[in-house]
This record gives sequence, C-alpha cells and structure tokens, in this order.
Amino acid sequence: MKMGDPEEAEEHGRRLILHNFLSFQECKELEFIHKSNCTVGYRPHVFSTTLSHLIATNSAHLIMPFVPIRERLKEKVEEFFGCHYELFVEFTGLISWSRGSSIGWHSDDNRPYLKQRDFAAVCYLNSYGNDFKGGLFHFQDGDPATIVPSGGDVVIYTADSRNIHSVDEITDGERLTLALWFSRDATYDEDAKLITLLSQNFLHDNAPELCLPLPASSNMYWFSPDQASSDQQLGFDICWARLHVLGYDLLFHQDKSYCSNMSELLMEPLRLTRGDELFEHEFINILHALQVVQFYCWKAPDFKSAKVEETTSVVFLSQSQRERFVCLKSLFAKDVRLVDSVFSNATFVESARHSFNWVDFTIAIAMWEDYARKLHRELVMSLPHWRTQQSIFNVSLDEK
Ligand SMILES: O=C(O)CCC(=O)C(=O)O
Ligand SMILES: [Fe+2]
Repeated sequence: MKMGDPEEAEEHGRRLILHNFLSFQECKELEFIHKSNCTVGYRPHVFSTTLSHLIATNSAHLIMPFVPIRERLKEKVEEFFGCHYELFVEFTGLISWSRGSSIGWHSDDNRPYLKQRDFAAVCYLNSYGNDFKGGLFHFQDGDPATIVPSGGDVVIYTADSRNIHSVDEITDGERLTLALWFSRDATYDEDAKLITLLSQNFLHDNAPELCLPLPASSNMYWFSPDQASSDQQLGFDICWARLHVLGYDLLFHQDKSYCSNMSELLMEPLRLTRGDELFEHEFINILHALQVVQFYCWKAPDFKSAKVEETTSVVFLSQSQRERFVCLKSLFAKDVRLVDSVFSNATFVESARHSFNWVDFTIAIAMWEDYARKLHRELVMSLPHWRTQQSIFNVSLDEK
C-alpha cells in the first residue's frame, strides 16, 4: 500500500501494515527491557511493561530506547491518516502474550474509559512460528483479514468500530509486542504525565550515575493461574521464573526459606548459581540480577567465545548452600510445571544454555553497567528539553 493516500486508506478500512518498521536490534533491545522489567498484565497470561513502571522502579533510563520509536510511529500515524491536528501518545507498553492468552473481537475504544483512543499501532517484536505458535491477528471485515506477526512489522489502525479485531490463543512460546495508542485529546497525553514523574525523580542533582533497579510490590510480579486473585498459595514469582527457565537459581546470604514476606525477599541481595556452580558477584536484588541475565541473553550472540584460561569468581556450592535454595524454591514457585508452561520456549532455552559461560557473563555485567550509564546520561541531558516542550522527543546530539 502507498503511504498517505487517503483513497487507499478508505479502501483498506483505515489500516496500514508496514514491514520491517523496526530493526532486529530494536526488537531485541525491547525484548531485553520487557523480560527484565515486566509485571503481570491486564488480561490472563499477559505481561506488560509500561514507561511509568520503568520510572517507578528506578529504571527511568530504560525509556530512552522507546523515544525515537514512539516519534517515528507518531509521524507515520499522522501522515497516514492525514491528521490536521496534533496527536498525543496516550499509552506506550510492551506486552507479552504467553500460552493460553487471547483476545476476542473488539475495537480498542470499546470501554467508556478508552473513548479517547483514536488510533492504535501494534509493533511485532518476534515472529509467529519461530518464537510462538497461535497468536494470529484478525480483522473482522476487509483486507487484510489476517496478519501473521513477524518481528519488526507494525499494524496501524483506527481504534473505532471500523477495525474490530481479535488475536487467536497463543498455544506455545511467548508473543511480544510494543503497543501504542494515540489520542487527539491533550488531557490524555502520556508525555506530560511521564515528564512529571521524571521531574520528581530527578529533582536532585546528586542522582547516582548508575541506576540499579528497585522492585515494585511483590503482587505485581506474582503470576496466578486464576488471575482474579493474587493468591500467593498458587502460581509463581515471574522474576524468579524468568531466571529459572534460563537455568539460574538464587542464593541469599542468610537462610531465607522461612521468610513470609515476598516484598522483603525481592529486596534482598543475592548471588546467582547454575548447576553446582556459585558465581560470587553480589546483586543488590532479584531485579538487578534479572536485568543483567537478560542483558547477557540479548548480547550473548555477539560474544566471541571467551578464552577458557581467563578467571572468574566461580566456586562449587556446598551441601548446605544447596539445601538452602531447594527450600527457597517453594517460596517463589508453588508449581514449577506451571512456570515451564508459561515461560519456557524449548528451542530458545536450549540455545541459551549451550552458549553459556561465566567469563562472558562477567563481561556482560560491565557492558550492562556501561549501557545503563550511557542511557542515564542521555536521559539527564534530554529531560530539560522535554520539560520545556512538555513533550518527549529525540533530542539531537548537537543540542545536548
Ligand atoms: O497484539 C495484537 O496483535 C493486538 C492486541 C490487541 O488487540 C489489544 O491489545 O487491544
Ligand atoms: Fe485491540
């Protein structure tokens, strides 16, 4: 379809599909952010990462990779629909759909509290067949009737009843999207709200240059098979679960197996183990460990296999240490089989396990710190411009 042609737009029911709108690296970076920061979502078996959540968990710098993408998407939407008014981003979120999730026929403005939504843009960050099964997108009328999600593609459509759509149940793996909604109503401008939150966090000049993540309350990370209740007698902690499916376990300093307060446990310093090996690096909490592990997963394909003679601080677990985390397991997961059914994608986990080594992992810790510092610097330099304009945009390097 040709861009910006209003007749074409009418004919296609006011929708646009763009292939390879996002690069492979952009998709992978957003996947890293989601898999290390998501919380349980708004529908059963769905997980989400919002920008305000990133700010609230001391990871505000992770909103930076979204900034140029949001801007490009907004431009496309304005151009395609020939908007003669300004559009505002109403919501930005990473959303993952795990096994068992789906959504029936609906329009995106179908609730009184969603009436402000004028346009939607859904970017696919991974692909049907390779990363998940099921999860096809359908429009009820018109063409195309079905969209097969493919990493980098985006579907843009009006949020009203001219675009009734559905998503088939995901039957395997994890389907990942970046979803944005746009409104012409400035009172729903997400940017203004985010700038207020950022300003509150960055009012002091003595903000550290390396931000370490701070977990939110434990119920936001608790997956319950019955989403109506956050009953912690069933289900599992999703941070622990994501580490578990990648072959990691946690070791706390003291015996925490009798700890009854999950929120407290999520804040405890810990070390990582794999098999019978204990890696001596200390992480300040589970979210810190998870961010580094997911960063390593993102970057691991680029590593030239490290030389074996290099040293890392790895020791063998003692029997008592081993017993300690066996007890802990039952705090984090009431049902380990459920963890595997929700998060494990056999092919991916296998390849991650095979390429693993602690030397590369050690390098990844330093790379993760550099990455976080760089984004943090960019954020601190951009914020004054955002505050002046009351808009989040890509501040060019020269201006910085
Ligand atoms: O993920 C998709 O393909 C569409 C999701 C959707 O329809 C929604 O969240 O309203
Ligand atoms: Fe929708």
